[in-house]
Amino acid sequence: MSLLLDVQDLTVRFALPRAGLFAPRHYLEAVRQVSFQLEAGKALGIVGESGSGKTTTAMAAIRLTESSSGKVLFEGQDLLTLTDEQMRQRRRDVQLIFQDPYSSLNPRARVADIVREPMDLMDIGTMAERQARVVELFKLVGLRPDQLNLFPHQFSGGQRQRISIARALTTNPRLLVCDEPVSALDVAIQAQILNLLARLKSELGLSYLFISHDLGVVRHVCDDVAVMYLGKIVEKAPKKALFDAPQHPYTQALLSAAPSLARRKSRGYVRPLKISGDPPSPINPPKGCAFADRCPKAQEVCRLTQPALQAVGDTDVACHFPG
Ligand SMILES: Nc1ncnc2c1ncn2[C@@H]1O[C@H](COP(=O)(O)OP(=O)(O)OP(=O)(O)O)[C@@H](O)[C@H]1O
Repeated sequence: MSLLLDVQDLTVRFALPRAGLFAPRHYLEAVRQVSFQLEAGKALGIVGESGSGKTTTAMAAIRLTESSSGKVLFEGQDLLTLTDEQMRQRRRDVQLIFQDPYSSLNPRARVADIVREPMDLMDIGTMAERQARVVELFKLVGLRPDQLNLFPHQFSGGQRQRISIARALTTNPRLLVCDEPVSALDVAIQAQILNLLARLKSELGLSYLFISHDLGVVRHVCDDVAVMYLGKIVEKAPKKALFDAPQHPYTQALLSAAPSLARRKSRGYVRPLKISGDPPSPINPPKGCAFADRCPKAQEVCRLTQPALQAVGDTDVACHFPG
């Protein structure tokens, strides 16, 4: 397996508007020293509560959000040091699928033009080649070529997400960033789109950075999972290790909030933890573990010292008392 993406110590700080002309400038740390690796042909799920920094991490990793520090090696080349022109060349290797297929497609354009647009913008192939590719991709994602002259509103939500996927594939990307790609869809349709993404991954050798707040969805598509809390990865593991033996109390709480039937029946099943309260503010993150105030295991050391990621079997976990 070859390494596609190697993100090292990525940090994103947003400058907040000043309260007054002479007021001090405050920063919000949306992503704090995040590191992860993604192998070619694999899918990494990024999960966590709203505001934990999932989207900002993925956007910074493909340089659509400016990062404050860190490295993003894409096939060994640091994206953060590329010139705009070099980055433009790289753009075709990375595409995005968004949550809402209703608003991400231009309502006034025919879907053939919508799907073809990335090739037009990047000047890929002749017009005849682009049109042939659109037909090919339309079939690949399970749509009929006779629908190509319709407008987005003439399709269902699931079909619109198929159109977004076809559009994303036009440039032959190696990495797809999927930001909550099925959250806006009915459950039955969600399964169809997840199956399509899983099939495309194996047929085309695609890699996914897959953002979701829904562990069930991540379980369906991903090989590895990173759990984020207040801008940091608190646990990172192969899917099986994460679901079978979560090490961080936050991951345990997330999983117990939505246990599968098999997990309920398993011998090691413990009563669901309830996560009370809210995460701390990302404007002044706490000195120690950000989860300490909500953690049933927290002790003094947790409030004083930030736990570093440490290996427990196949899992990396940032907790003073893992397991
Ligand atoms: N442009 C911005 N300026 C200031 N703060 C921002 C900006 N974008 C995001 N944030 C803040 O950064 C933090 C992380 O946001 P982000 O959208 O990455 O989280 P998320 O886990 O993807 O959440 P959600 O699931 O709600 O999309 C949040 O506190 C958010 O308010």
